[in-house]
Amino acid sequence: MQHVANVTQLKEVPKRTAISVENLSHVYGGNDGGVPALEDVSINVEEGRFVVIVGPSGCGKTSLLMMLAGLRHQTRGKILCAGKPIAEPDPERVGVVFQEASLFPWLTALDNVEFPLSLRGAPREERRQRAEAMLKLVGLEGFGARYPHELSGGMKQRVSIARGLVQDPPVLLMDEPFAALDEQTRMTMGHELLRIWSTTRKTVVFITHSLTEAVYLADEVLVMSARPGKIIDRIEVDLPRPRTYEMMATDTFGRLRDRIWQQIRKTP
Ligand SMILES: Nc1ncnc2c1ncn2[C@@H]1O[C@H](COP(=O)(O)OP(=O)(O)OP(=O)(O)O)[C@@H](O)[C@H]1O
Repeated sequence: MQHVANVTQLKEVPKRTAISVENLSHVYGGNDGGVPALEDVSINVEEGRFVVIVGPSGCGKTSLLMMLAGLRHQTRGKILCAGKPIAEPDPERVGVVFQEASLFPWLTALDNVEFPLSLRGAPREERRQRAEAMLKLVGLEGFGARYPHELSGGMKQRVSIARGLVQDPPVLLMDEPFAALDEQTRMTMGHELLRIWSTTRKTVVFITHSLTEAVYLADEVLVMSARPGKIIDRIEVDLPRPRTYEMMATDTFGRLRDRIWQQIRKTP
């Protein structure tokens, strides 16, 4: 009986909130006659969740992500990451991966990954070990001495993910990281990202325009309306993990993708 009670208690332990956004609004160029980009956005992301944000072009997805990263200031509202406000970039709390790999062309892959640790003044040996471990994690062991121009688009994005993870932040924000890749590479990278995520158990917030990618990756999809962006739907993706390519052909997958599309096309 005691045993059963303990199991019940364990199940009821609430998950901790990794990111909390409360009534966030943003107007570019000031409140008077400016461009309202976000309106009253509230989000709660539990630790370890993979949350995908979709919405029509220009609805404010990147603006929201930049605010979560502390790279842009909101007009109104509150953002907490692990219970503390985000006011400026903090790569130890939040890693960011952008659409373009934005690697330094004059640095090798290893040096690019090491770069955030150098900024922090970490000892050379620690930097090297950590960066090598990250390159291994993203499947680029043995490529550390290559320069960005010697790498394919998918490999550059892997380096970029390794760099986003090198300080071991609990949260990883990804803004259309695979949009510039061809479809096959994109599918492989999505699968690879899930492998990395299942190893590291980071909280991920991922922006995409691809509804298939959204359903394939997400625990939960947040749908935004046209500008000013609001959250108009939250869709729980209850497909089992690990995800497989075959799931894309199932009715459940199709229904989820269709529901997201119906929400997006409703927005003016
Ligand atoms: N620095 C800025 N100054 C003024 N307006 C801006 C600025 N950055 C973005 N905007 C406007 O804010 C709105 C939201 O832009 P944002 O880039 O966040 O949208 P998005 O959903 O990421 O777009 P996309 O899907 O096309 O990448 C757009 O109308 C855009 O023109």
